[in-house]
Amino acid sequence: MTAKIFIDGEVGTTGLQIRARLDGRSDIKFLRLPENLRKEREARAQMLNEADIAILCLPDAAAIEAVALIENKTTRVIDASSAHRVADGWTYGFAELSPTQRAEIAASKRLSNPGCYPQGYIAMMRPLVEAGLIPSDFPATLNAVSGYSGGGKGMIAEYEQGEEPIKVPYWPYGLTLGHKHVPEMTAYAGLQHPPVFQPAVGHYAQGMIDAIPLNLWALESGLKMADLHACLTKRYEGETFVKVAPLASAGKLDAITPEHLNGTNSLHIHVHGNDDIGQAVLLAVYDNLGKGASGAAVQNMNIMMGIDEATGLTAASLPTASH
Ligand SMILES: NC(=O)C1=CN([C@@H]2O[C@H](COP(=O)(O)OP(=O)(O)OC[C@H]3O[C@@H](n4cnc5c(N)ncnc54)[C@H](OP(=O)(O)O)[C@@H]3O)[C@@H](O)[C@H]2O)C=CC1
Ligand SMILES: CC(=O)N[C@@H](CCC(=O)OP(=O)(O)O)C(=O)O
Repeated sequence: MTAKIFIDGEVGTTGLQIRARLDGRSDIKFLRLPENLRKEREARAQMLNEADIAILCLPDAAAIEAVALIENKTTRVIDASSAHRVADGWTYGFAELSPTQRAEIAASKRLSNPGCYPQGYIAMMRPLVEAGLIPSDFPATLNAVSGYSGGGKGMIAEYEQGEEPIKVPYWPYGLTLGHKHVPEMTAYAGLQHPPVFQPAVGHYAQGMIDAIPLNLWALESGLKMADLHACLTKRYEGETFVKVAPLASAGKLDAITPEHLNGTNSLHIHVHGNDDIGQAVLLAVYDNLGKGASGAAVQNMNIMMGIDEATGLTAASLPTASH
C-alpha cells in the first residue's frame, strides 16, 4: 500500500531533511503545494485532510492551526514542533522510551516528535530512574551543545548569511532556565523536579551533545560507573539506533564530538567519570536533525505504517573498545 504523506513546512530545515530521507521510496506518495500556496490556509487544509500521515514541520502556532484544520478521523499526525509534547491524547514519539512505546506509536493518530535536546536526556536518565539507581527526586542537570541548524532557517541565516554573520564559537543561552524542552524532559525521564538545563549553540551547522554530570557521592547507594553502564547497556540491548559505548576509558574519545553521528539516526551514549571521587558524566551524541528531528520523524512514520522502522535511515556502529 502507498501512504499519502503531506509535509506541512516542507521547505524548512526539518521538512527538507525528511524529504531527503524519504526520497525514492515507492511506498510513499507525496502531497505537495506549490510555493505560492504553501502557507495558504485553504490549500493546507485540503492537503492535511487528504493525507494518510501529515508531518508538521512548523512553528508551534502553525502546528496547532494545522491540527485544527483536520476535519476527518483518518489523517494521522506527526508533529515535529513543541506544541504537543506533553499534551493529553498525544503519543510521545521516542520509540526507545519503553518496551511498549512502539505499540503506542503504531496505533497513534496524534504523535509528537520529541525535542532535540530531550531525546538524549531522556534516553540516559529514564532507565536509571526506572531502575531506582537515580532517585526520582534527584536534583538533575543537563549541559548541551547544538549546531546552529537547531534554530531553523532563521538561525542558519544568522550564522551563514548577511554582512555580519555570527562568529561566536560557543554561545550559552536559555540562562533564565525556562527552556521549552524542560517539561518533556521532566515528564518522560520520570523526575519529580525539572533539571537545570543549560544549552549552547556552537559555531557549526549540525550535531549535538547532551551531558549529564552526576555527583554519585551524594547518593547513599554507593553507585559506580559500572552500575550506570550496565543498566543503560541492558536497556538498549538489541536497539538499532540507541547504543551504549564500551565503558569509560575503553570508549574512543573522538566519538564524543557533536558532529560524529551527522546524517544518521543514531544516538550513542557514553559513560565516563571517576569512581574514586564519586562523580560520573553521561554523554549522548547525535544529530539534532537526525534522531533529534527528521530521522526520528521518519522512524515514527515507518512504525505507524507498520513497516521496518529503519527503512530509509542510517545507523552508525559503536566506537571500538581501544583508543
Ligand atoms: N531544527 C531542529 O533541529 C529542530 C526543529 N524542531 C522543530 O520543528 C519545527 C520546524 O523547525 P525547523 O525546520 O528548524 O524550522 P524552519 O524555520 O527551518 O522551518 C519552518 C518552516 O515552516 C514554514 N512556515 C511557517 N509558518 C507557516 C505556516 N503558517 N504555514 C505553512 N508553513 C509555515 C516556514 O516558512 P518560511 O520558509 O517562509 O519561513 C519554514 O519553511 C519547529 O517547531 C522546531 O522547533 C524540532 C527538533 C529539532
Ligand atoms: C539551537 C537552538 O536554538 N535550538 C532550539 C531547539 C530546537 C528544537 O528542538 O526545536 P523544538 O523545541 O521544536 O524541538 C532551541 O533551543 O529553541
